[in-house]
Amino acid sequence: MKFVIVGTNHAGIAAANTLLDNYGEGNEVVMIDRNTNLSYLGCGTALWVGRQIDSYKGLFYTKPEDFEAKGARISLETSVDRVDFDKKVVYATSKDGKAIEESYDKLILAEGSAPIAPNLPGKDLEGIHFLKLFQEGMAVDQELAKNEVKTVAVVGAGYIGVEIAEAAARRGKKVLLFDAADTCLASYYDEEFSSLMDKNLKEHGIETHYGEFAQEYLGENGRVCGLKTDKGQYDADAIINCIGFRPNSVLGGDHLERFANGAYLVSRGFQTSDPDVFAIGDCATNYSNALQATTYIALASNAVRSGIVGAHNAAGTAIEGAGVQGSNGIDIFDLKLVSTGLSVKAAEKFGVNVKYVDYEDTQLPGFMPAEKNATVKIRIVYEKGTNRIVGTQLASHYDMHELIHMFSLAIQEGITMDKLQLLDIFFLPHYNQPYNYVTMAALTADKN
Ligand SMILES: Cc1cc2nc3c(=O)[nH]c(=O)nc-3n(C[C@H](O)[C@H](O)[C@H](O)COP(=O)(O)OP(=O)(O)OC[C@H]3O[C@@H](n4cnc5c(N)ncnc54)[C@H](O)[C@@H]3O)c2cc1C
Ligand SMILES: NC(=O)c1ccc[n+]([C@@H]2O[C@H](COP(=O)([O-])OP(=O)(O)OC[C@H]3O[C@@H](n4cnc5c(N)ncnc54)[C@H](O)[C@@H]3O)[C@@H](O)[C@H]2O)c1
Repeated sequence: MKFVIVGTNHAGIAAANTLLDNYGEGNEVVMIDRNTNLSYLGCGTALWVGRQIDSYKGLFYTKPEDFEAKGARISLETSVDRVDFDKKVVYATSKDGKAIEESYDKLILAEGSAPIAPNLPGKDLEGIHFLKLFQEGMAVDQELAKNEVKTVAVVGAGYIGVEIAEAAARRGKKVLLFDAADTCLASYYDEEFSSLMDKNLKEHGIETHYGEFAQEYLGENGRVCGLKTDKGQYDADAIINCIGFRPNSVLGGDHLERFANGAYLVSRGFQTSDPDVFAIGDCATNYSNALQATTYIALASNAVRSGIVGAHNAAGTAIEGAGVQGSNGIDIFDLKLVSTGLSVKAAEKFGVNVKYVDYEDTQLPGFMPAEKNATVKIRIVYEKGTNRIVGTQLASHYDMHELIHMFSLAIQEGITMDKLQLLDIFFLPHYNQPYNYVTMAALTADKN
């Protein structure tokens, strides 16, 4: 069989490796991508722009030769222009303008996502940035290296916006952080948690502007010099837009069924409405175990797993994805927030009837050295009636992030609060308390 993979970043790479490692014998794998590089871990952009790591070099984890060594054909700087789904042919253009045709038996679309670009007056001014590709990270890094860039405006206080705001502050810039919502990280945390991050950002000199909508980029001699919102006008020497991604699901045209936001609608095996076409990563939907419904969550973690599952199914091994919880984490100026599943706000938005329990305690017993100890705040969200756990949020300066994986599994497996309250959690003063905050939250939760 001949497999053609369009898009060779995290999802496409996972699919290619799955095919080459398990079905390489007697099969052909063709990989196409329009970028000049592959496997760039965008999550590292803020780390190297903020000089928390000294180079971006380690942020690429593979290279074209690795796939050629396994027998694949890979073409970078090659853009797929269209797909003829009846003839099962992919049409592309190489970097030197050569027309390329690739027939396929099975097509895997890994077209990813693209930053949402506010179509505002002044959008073509110099000094306005997005943050998706490695090249865009480089451009922001060069911007922050300029002494004349003293004030940076970041539009969007989601994950990328908060991370790049920290990076710019670490580079000594004055940072204005804007968001339409009334807090940062509004899509992932309830107010009681996002407010901790807001306080942390302010304590590190970041000026937050919430409930403000960007209206115009202000410029002078072709270069951005400010931002106008519905609430005011602000000087800024550079602007970084981080207002979310939309699925990049162009090639499916009107042949493939879509989700509400345009992502390719796929089965639990990542098969599209065309049995010979699979879609994985940011261009496709996923299954939410918390919602028990189809959803869209653009994360590298989901991209990789969907690439593995989609490739097995494309090769004829019928397996279902485990579904996702949208587990995610962020670590800003040493404050750690992790979440999985639904916040109370998200549950209400999706019409899931929930209760929640909050608990706060130090990670370690009080007799342990204070510098090793810190308060942890936990919120467990569970469905009214069934007491099925549907979400958890944690915040602390203590590194408790691994705990969220347990809650991710609990949501995936439909674990209820009564199962959690007497769970065997070990006690060792180096790591936790005999009555730790998970047990205490579950014991004190109202389960009626
Ligand atoms: C700054 C930043 C930080 C992030 N941090 C995290 C994090 O900490 N944790 C996390 O889980 N996720 C994080 N993400 C999200 C994560 O990067 C994405 O979810 C992931 O990249 C999705 O992988 P993908 O392969 O589906 O899509 P993409 O990475 O978007 O790759 C799609 C590929 O398809 C190619 N392509 C598209 N159309 C065509 C075409 N017509 N012809 C040829 N090639 C095409 C593109 O060139 C691209 O290489 C971050 C993203 C950014 C931008
Ligand atoms: N640590 C991580 O897991 C991590 C890190 C970075 C990125 N990512 C993922 O990458 C993707 C993109 O991240 P992102 O930060 O761009 O998106 P996001 O959805 O996390 O945040 C976008 C933010 O922009 C705000 N916004 C939207 N329109 C606006 C407007 N017109 N004016 C002002 N604010 C506006 C939203 O309220 C939201 O807070 C997400 O799927 C995210 O989960 C994950």
